Amino acid sequence: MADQSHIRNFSIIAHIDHGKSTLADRILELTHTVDPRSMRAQLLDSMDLERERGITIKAQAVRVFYTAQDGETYQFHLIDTPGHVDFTYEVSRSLAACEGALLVVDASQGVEAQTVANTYLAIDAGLELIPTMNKVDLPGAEPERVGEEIAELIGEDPDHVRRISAKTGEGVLDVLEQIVQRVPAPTGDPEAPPRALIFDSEYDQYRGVIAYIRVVDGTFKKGDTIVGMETGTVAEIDDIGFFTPAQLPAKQLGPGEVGYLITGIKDVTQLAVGDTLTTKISGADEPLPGYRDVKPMVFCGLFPMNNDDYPELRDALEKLTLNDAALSWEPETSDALGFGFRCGFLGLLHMDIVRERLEREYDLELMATMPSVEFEITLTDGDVIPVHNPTDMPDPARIAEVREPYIRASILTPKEYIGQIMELCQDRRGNHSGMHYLSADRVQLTYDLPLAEVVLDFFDQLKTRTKGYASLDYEPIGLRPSNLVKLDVLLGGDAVDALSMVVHRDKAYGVGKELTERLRKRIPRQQYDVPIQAAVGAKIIARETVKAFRKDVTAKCYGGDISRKRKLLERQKEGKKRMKQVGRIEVPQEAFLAVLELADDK
Ligand SMILES: Nc1nc2c(ncn2[C@@H]2O[C@H](COP(=O)(O)OP(=O)(O)OP(=O)(O)O)[C@@H](O)[C@H]2O)c(=O)[nH]1
Repeated sequence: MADQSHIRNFSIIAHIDHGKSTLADRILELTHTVDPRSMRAQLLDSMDLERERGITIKAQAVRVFYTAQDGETYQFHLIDTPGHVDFTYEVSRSLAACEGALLVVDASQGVEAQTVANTYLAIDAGLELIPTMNKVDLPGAEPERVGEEIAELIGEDPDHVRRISAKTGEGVLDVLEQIVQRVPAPTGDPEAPPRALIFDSEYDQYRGVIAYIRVVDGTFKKGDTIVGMETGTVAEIDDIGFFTPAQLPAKQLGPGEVGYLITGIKDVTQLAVGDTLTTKISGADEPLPGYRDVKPMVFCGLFPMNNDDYPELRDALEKLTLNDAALSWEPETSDALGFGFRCGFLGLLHMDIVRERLEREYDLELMATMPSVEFEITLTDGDVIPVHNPTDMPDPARIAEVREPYIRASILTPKEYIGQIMELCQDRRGNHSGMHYLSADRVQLTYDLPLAEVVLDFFDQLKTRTKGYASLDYEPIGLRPSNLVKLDVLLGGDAVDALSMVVHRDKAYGVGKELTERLRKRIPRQQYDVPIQAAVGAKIIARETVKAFRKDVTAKCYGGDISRKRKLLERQKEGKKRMKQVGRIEVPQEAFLAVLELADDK
């Protein structure tokens, strides 16, 4: 067991692509943790999907020994954090396992939205920050400007910002020295009842759940019976040890140490991220602070293209849930699409990842409905119900009030795009709540926005309008009352449940008109005229007609400009030959996406 004065626990926090994984790789190499010959680029990103997308999803933790200039050898635990806004809670738990953080900012890009968000999380967690500017080798690096931005963000002298290149290794040893000198050593009580924070967990097919833990007080040994203080889980430790990065069993983990723990439990929700572990015998009474249930924010229906695949889809979801406590699902039946599942996700990226895994790893062809959020409705009889599927909206006559989730969005942008961004936010029913200059040229705009207006394509729109220069981060700020209505779509006089959506009353007319037009272009001609109508309650607000076949018709069924579509849409496009029989009408899968495209071309 290491002497705590020689332990340093730290994370690397950065905006996406600013070089976190590359820096982690360099640290492993410089400390001879991994043999350079066996060094795969970005060793810490283990999942294939992560590697392909170049983003970090799972936090990882690795033990590293570093012999400092003072001649002493220190035991570092490097905890990699996910960089995406969907995974804020995981980031916050990873940070809670540390005493310090390397703040990494790309010297050519500067401070971005997630730099700010993660910096605040690190400050909240009371961490010592070591500001570094990465990629100084790039010809486009602007160390002076970026140094000022970092200094402004954390209130430190720009001269204290370390300049490094994670690619060439320049400056990285200096950063390791900084860690030794500035990051405080852990100060857990070795004699106190044992307590450890679970800051991540993962499911292994053979070994069950692998919990990533940071021991705070006392010692955990193989064979101990442990208790999850929030979940009530009781289990025996089968194996405990360090990540080197491979699992290396140890006799015990003592105060300040970071590693893994395996119990044979098969369900990630039983060893939940944020929970405090203690021992059954002479255990602690008080859990560590900060536990939270993760709640899905974005929902969509997933239906197998082939109805016979329903059991496979259920099976696949069950397996994925073992590994992903944030994924929720329940069976859903749609008249139009058959049997499927209503799934809940942390955010859009999470949704995309789950879909991709289902299609790729489980070889399923899926149809996804439009993402939606969870509304809360007070009925006239006083009952309060959650609604996360537009088809479940009660009759308007029974509704007293509808509330929808809001987020506070923080957008960082060069100042020339302020106008465009304000226009976009206003169009999405946003309320301006603040503006702050980070430097002469870069501005942080704050808006309160309905989450529903953000889940579709807000991020893409933001990128398009700012030529990719703006970055976004957001946090939920609770529910607010809104004048929302359900918009139904009728094909041939019958409502098609999978096309229903919830919109603001003021937007219903415009959305209805646009939606019917788009559907008309996408539904092929049939033997008879097919009326397409949009309705709010019993009131028809828009109508188009798909004319019946005529001999000379060379109907162009699949119109529309897809150049700027999200990846999600493009993938679904591939399935445009997939047809669904809705009543008497053949509807291409593509038509179900018409709703998704609404927000474009504005
Ligand atoms: N020129 C140069 N390129 C770098 C440097 N550090 C990282 N890169 C490149 O920048 C890109 C992003 O680096 P990553 O390490 O994947 O970034 P990340 O922050 O881990 O990204 P996420 O995992 O998505 O959060 C990669 O193409 C790296 O090769 C550097 O010091 N110099």
